[in-house]
Amino acid sequence: MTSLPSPPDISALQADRPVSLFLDFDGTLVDLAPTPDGIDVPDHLARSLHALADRMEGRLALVSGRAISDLEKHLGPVKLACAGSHGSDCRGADGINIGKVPEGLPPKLLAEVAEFAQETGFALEDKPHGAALHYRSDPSLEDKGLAFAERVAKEGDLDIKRGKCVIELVGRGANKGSALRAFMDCAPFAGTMPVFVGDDITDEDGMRAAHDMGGFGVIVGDREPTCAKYGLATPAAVHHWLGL
Ligand SMILES: O=P(O)(O)OC[C@H]1O[C@H](O[C@H]2O[C@H](CO)[C@@H](O)[C@H](O)[C@H]2O)[C@H](O)[C@@H](O)[C@@H]1O
Repeated sequence: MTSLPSPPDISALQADRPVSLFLDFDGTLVDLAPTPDGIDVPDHLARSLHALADRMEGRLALVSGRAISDLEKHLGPVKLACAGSHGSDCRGADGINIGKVPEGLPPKLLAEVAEFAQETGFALEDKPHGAALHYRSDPSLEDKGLAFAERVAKEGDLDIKRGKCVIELVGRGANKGSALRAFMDCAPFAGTMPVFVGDDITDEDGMRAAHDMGGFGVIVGDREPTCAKYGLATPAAVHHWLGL
């Protein structure tokens, strides 16, 4: 359970200046599950997020490690600002890309990751802009996966993203902080106070960027250390706070 206080109501926060909301997905809007496709997405979630975005006059973005196509597989078509693939694929609510469109990993490298996963027992998540090695079913695999990922990342000039029981290989440079900054340069986000809500280590980049731009982070769950100012215990508490 987080020891940080709960965030004030959005309406109270907006008394001084409009707020922009940046929301992580897994562990923040939906509970974690044993597998990436095993998540239970409430039927109303997409509808509620669009309604909230309307109330925020468009100042709401999903910022996920998942690809946008994967988010839409679970939520249905999304007319919200979105940053997928750990911030490397940013789109406005109109679906138009902000910044460059990311590339996939080279097929030879993907084949090497797939072979490693098969030999060692990791569950491979083949993503459009990366590859994720999941070890939720066997946490003892972590060190082996990290050593492999460090070697491959060096050879392929890639970044490693750590998460809850997952090690991901992705293209260089992007993170959730750079995604937040890219949105904050554009309407309708520019000039507002950014609030980033997330549960995992990759979300700290978003929370730090929000803090540096005059806003703050909200950590979901009890992960430490965190640069968040406020905390909420569970995705259910996030839904309650946001009126989803
Ligand atoms: O940035 P997020 O929206 O939080 O996405 C991060 C990763 O989430 C998914 O993996 C995590 O959630 C799975 C479902 O609950 C869980 O089985 C896994 O152990 C978690 O690491 C997703 O599969 C990844 O692609 C995302 O990068």
